[in-house]
Amino acid sequence: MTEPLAVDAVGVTKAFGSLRAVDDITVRVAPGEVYGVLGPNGAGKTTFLRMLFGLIRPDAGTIRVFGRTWEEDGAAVLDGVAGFIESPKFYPYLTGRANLEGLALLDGGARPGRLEEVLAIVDLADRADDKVGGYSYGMRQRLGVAASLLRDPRLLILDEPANGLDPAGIRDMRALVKRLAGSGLTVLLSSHHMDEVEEICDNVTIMRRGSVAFHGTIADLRAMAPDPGHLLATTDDARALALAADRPGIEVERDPEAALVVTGPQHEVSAYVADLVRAGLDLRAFTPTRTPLEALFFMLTDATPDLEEVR
Ligand SMILES: Nc1ncnc2c1ncn2[C@@H]1O[C@H](COP(=O)(O)OP(=O)(O)OP(=O)(O)O)[C@@H](O)[C@H]1O
Repeated sequence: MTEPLAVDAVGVTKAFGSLRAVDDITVRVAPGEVYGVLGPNGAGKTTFLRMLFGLIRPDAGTIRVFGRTWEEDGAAVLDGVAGFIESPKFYPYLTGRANLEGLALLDGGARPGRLEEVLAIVDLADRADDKVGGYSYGMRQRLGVAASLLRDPRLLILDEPANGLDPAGIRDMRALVKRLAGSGLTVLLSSHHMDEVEEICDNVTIMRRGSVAFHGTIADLRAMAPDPGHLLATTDDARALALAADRPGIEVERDPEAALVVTGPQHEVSAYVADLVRAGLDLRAFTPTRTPLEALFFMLTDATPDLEEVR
């Protein structure tokens, strides 16, 4: 018998009043894969994950988790499933270890040695006896993952695990998810940042106002991505703009903040930069605006990027 899909959600819809927070989405996650549900704020990611956990019920569609449904199997649907919605909560005046011990107790106990194992997996073994109140936000997120791992899940569901983390925290979380995936765990995570998922996910669903805007592999997504863009500032931007007329393969536009934005295939952009140097212009800035995948994400979701964020 073939192993059932970790998640087989078909035609799932959930409305709050007249708002269709999740509108007829289908998400299928194979065992062992890392799957990303992406979308800007309000796209419906959390609502979808809450339905997987049975916290709310869909108005239409079916959700199977390892072949089980809420209708047929009740809470047994969650056997082998763990994770968190939004940020995990802990007692700040207790140590990381004491928090985990308490949670394990509430959950019927963890197998011997599991607590030490999960602390090591999330890289908190040497901080386990410090109070959680002194943990960074990233450490709390990792402790949340440790708490989820106590039950030896087969499927881990994480709602925006990297949200609010600084770049080092994001890197640590990404490395952790990679380690978990390497151990054979199925991971379903949500995010509103392309760069958080592009290195770790096998497949992604991009949501836009409740619906699916894209579904497929990261490679499929890359194939659709536009050319990279660069911010350019020179000693004579007007001249730089005029010189662009000789390079039809690229587009050069004025940016509202006085610099120029150059878009086009990398080799054409390099050739244009060489033209500028030959013409005696000095480059004052030449920086990527956003990665092609991020640009595609904004196009697909109609989200307006925070310009400070992408620079
Ligand atoms: N319980 C609720 N009652 C009414 N509206 C809700 C409820 N839960 C979510 N919504 C609305 O549904 C839409 C989708 O919200 P959801 O939290 O699922 O989005 P999200 O993609 O997870 O966004 P975020 O990244 O901001 O968490 C939003 O417009 C939200 O205001």
